[in-house]
Amino acid sequence: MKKYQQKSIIAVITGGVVFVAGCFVLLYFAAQQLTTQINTDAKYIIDHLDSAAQERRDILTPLNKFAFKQCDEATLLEMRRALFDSKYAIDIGFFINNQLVCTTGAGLLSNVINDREPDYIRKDENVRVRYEPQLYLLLFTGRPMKVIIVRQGNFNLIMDLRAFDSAGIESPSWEVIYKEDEKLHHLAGIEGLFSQVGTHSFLPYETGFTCSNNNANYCAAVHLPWSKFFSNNHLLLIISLILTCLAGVSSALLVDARIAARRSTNQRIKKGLKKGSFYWTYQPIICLQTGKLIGCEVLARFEDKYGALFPDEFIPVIRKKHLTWAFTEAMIATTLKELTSIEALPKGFKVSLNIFPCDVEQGNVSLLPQITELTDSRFIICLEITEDEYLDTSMAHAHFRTLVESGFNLSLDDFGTGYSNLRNLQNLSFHQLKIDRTFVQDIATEGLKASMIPNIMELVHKFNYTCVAEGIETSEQEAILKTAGVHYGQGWKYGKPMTAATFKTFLTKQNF
Ligand SMILES: Nc1nc2c(ncn2[C@@H]2O[C@H](COP(=O)(O)O[C@H]3[C@@H](O)[C@H](n4cnc5c(=O)[nH]c(N)nc54)O[C@@H]3COP(=O)(O)O)[C@@H](O)[C@H]2O)c(=O)[nH]1
Repeated sequence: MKKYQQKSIIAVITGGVVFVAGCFVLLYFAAQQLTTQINTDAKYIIDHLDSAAQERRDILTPLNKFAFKQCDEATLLEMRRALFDSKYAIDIGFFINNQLVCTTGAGLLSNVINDREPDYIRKDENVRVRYEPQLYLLLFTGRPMKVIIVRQGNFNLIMDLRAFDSAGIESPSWEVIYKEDEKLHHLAGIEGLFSQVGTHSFLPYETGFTCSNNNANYCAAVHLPWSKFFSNNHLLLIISLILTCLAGVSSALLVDARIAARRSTNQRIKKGLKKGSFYWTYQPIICLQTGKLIGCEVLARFEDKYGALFPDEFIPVIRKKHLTWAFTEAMIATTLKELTSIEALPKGFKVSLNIFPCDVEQGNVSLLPQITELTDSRFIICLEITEDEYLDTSMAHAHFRTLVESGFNLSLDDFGTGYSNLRNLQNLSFHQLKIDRTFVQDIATEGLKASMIPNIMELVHKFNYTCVAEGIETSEQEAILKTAGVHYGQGWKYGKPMTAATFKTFLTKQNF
């Protein structure tokens, strides 16, 4: 598969994953919103029910206290008065010996009516409740009404369920029930809905129920279908979907741009090696005991028409793209020419060059003794190699011996970080050990690494090494390292890595 196709697929997959994840998040919030709406609706209905129950108490308890013995004008007047401000009640009936004798709507009845059996009796208040889906009130005999009839003492109350129907809720279906042991008595709404809730008849999140705090036997079940919820909130949904799409598209574009940028960084580095975008800088190394300049470390820099890249960016690419040896050859050619031309640099000045451990493993270092710029140089060439597992082979050890025999100094770089095998100190025929700058930085905080410097120095003395501490920035660090017996120092305290021209000027202020 071609690289640009791979890139597009990764970008499309990322965009797709972000879009799908966004949809899940959207769905999650929609489900939360739906649940909240259902709970709000159920509570609204239960509040209605509680108000209706309170209204029944407010009307019938005082009426019963009158203890009327017959239905006359005074009885009817009190009944009508009680009904006047009601919200749910539409009619009150008066019973004598369990027979309805008069109602607020029809007045005194010519024929008394026997009371019917209730659906259930609320034992706590001795209230008898009956649901009537089609009651023909005495006042409106031609018009069936859906009502609840509640009997308390000698009075009953007809409560119109239309007050519930016009409830200000979003859920289109709901039911109010009274639970009596295992039996459910329908009171209002859609009959049977309550028993369906909790079965698999509905989609997740679209049903819910709540019970009254005043009487836990009164409960309301609510069903708000997703379709209705989405149609109620379609504008919000469309905006959220558009935003999710945008997030998907922008992450795809971002990934595409990142891949392109990374690829172009690789290409810049590859081209830069041929076109001379790399240049080398020189950082002074001084003798801690005398303060004199004894050498420098060669450090690479990169700059092309797109700007600079840092070693942390280009060194891994050089390694990954197997350009290490070409890079090292370019470094040697340029730096030896630059340094040799600086007359102020004396014979025996130590030039430290960084060598990639993989070039030791692959045997490229065996070519170094054939490079005349190195072997004929008036400088001591010190090869800095990071301690690495590549160095732990008999082949690597053989290469090191050859390099030493050819007159190179070897320095173990970044000592104390990453791979460490103390056996190497004895076997590697190295001259120098370089304490990593993290150990030096630790001095200020008196950290664990700083406390290990004396132990490192013990090893240095035991194996007859010289020692360089890198990353010295302060006089305090310098003093402690000097006391610990560290031979050489490198760091911003003495000078940052500088170009050949700046280094030349720097040298005019130094004594060797
Ligand atoms: N094989 C090669 N490796 C190279 C070459 N050029 C650089 N490198 C390696 O890249 C790593 C990062 O190098 P750089 O960003 O240049 O950092 C070096 C110094 O600038 C930095 N330094 C020196 N003094 C101080 C200081 O006082 N404070 C501070 N915060 N930083 C300081 O330390 C780095 C020294 O690196 P080293 O001694 O090699 O460990 C780095 O690993 C380089 O090796 C190259 O041409 N070839």
